[in-house]
Amino acid sequence: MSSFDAARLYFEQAAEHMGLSQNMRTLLLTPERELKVQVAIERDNGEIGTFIGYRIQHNSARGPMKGGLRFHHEVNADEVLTLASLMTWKTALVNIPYGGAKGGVSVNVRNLSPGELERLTRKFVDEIHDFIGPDKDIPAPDMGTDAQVMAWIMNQYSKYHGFNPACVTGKPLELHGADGRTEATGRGVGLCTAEVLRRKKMDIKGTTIAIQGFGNVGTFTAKFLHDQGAKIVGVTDVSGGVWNPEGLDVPELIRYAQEHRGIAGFEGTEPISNDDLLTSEVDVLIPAAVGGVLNVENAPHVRANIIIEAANNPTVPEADESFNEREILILPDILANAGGVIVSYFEWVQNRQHFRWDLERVRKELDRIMLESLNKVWKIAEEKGVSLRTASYIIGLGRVGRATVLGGM
Ligand SMILES: NC(=O)C1=CN([C@@H]2O[C@H](COP(=O)(O)OP(=O)(O)OC[C@H]3O[C@@H](n4cnc5c(N)ncnc54)[C@H](OP(=O)(O)O)[C@@H]3O)[C@@H](O)[C@H]2O)C=CC1
Ligand SMILES: O=C(O)CCC(=O)C(=O)O
Repeated sequence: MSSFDAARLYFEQAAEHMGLSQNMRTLLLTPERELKVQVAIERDNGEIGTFIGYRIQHNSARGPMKGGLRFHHEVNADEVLTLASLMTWKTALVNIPYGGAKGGVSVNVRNLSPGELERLTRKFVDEIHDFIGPDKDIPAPDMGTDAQVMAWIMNQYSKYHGFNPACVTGKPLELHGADGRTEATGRGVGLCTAEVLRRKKMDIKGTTIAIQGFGNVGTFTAKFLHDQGAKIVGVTDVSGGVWNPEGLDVPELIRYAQEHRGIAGFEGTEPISNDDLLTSEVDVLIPAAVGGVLNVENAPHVRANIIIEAANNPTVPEADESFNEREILILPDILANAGGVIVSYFEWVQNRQHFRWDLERVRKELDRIMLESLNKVWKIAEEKGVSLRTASYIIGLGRVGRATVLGGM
């Protein structure tokens, strides 16, 4: 089953509850535009490097399309379409005035020098600049991209269309970025985790947590939850991970990871593989890396009572079904990781108003939207007797569907 077919099942579960017509389902599932471009650069050794880039614009019924840009060797059209559709439901669920899009280049960034990475980014913008922009489609960071990459995007876009920082979000603070964007996704994940624990009457102090992925989202999630008194007992990155049943010293681990470009060998820990982390005995499991990691094989062995989907699309439908049957609570990606796009929205607003917010205001507004969204999802799930994922889709689909009908063709 393709990744989009799998994501489509989640869509269909909600559409069924809503009694959505077949024609409306087809319209909402069909992407508006799919770009596939050649991204050719000169390598440092003088050779040619040819890569494939994608930008898939899924739906603009509620506003300009919004979504991250992923640089990863597993990027392909099917995955980008899946992620673009998730952005449509996510922006609608948290009620920010956007549609959904996603982009990516199929490349292993670890094999690129900083100069090659910059040339690749600029070349990608050369290929797609006419299709993006502050009122069309606004890229942002995702796996393998960061504030520096967003700065190059803004600079390259400006060469064609004039200075306009609102054309991309997740930029460095010195270049019209927003205070709090870098931490935003992890903060939102942490906030949701704390709220779910509160609702489940579990004390966050001493709650054991395992996190897969220690990049932008994983580190800020770990930091937020560690600061609240949770015990982060295991984390992994692509090459494996570290485990300490007494709880990891997260600030030290972050410093270590920056210095060593990875977490392996962190003092006072046992090594743990990605597979073992996912089935470890913890209260809360937080996938914060690639998609599809919770699957038919490992789902029966997952021992956590709560799964918070920081990554996009980490759970395949069969695993989701098995978790629901076993009453394992899953907070879905389109809610749990929405903090990033919410603060991207604040950045875009600030860029358009030429008025900077301070960190306190960003955090306050982010926390408010995350908690209000979670509350609404929880209420719908209870009222309709559906999972938190289906409730999230019901809200997201409902908003996009109504905007489509009101706006007309
Ligand atoms: N950045 C954002 O604002 C948002 C991100 N997300 C989602 O969160 C997830 C993580 O994104 P982000 O933190 O930005 O990405 P980063 O590139 O910053 O970090 C990714 C992390 O995942 C690890 N990783 C990569 N491949 C694998 C693998 N096959 N198995 C286990 N670990 C792996 C990486 O390890 P290593 O460093 O060793 O390569 C790294 O620790 C993605 O699913 C993304 O779509 C969702 C919303 C917003
Ligand atoms: O910040 C954004 O605009 C998009 C973030 C993103 O790609 C995501 O939420 O998956």
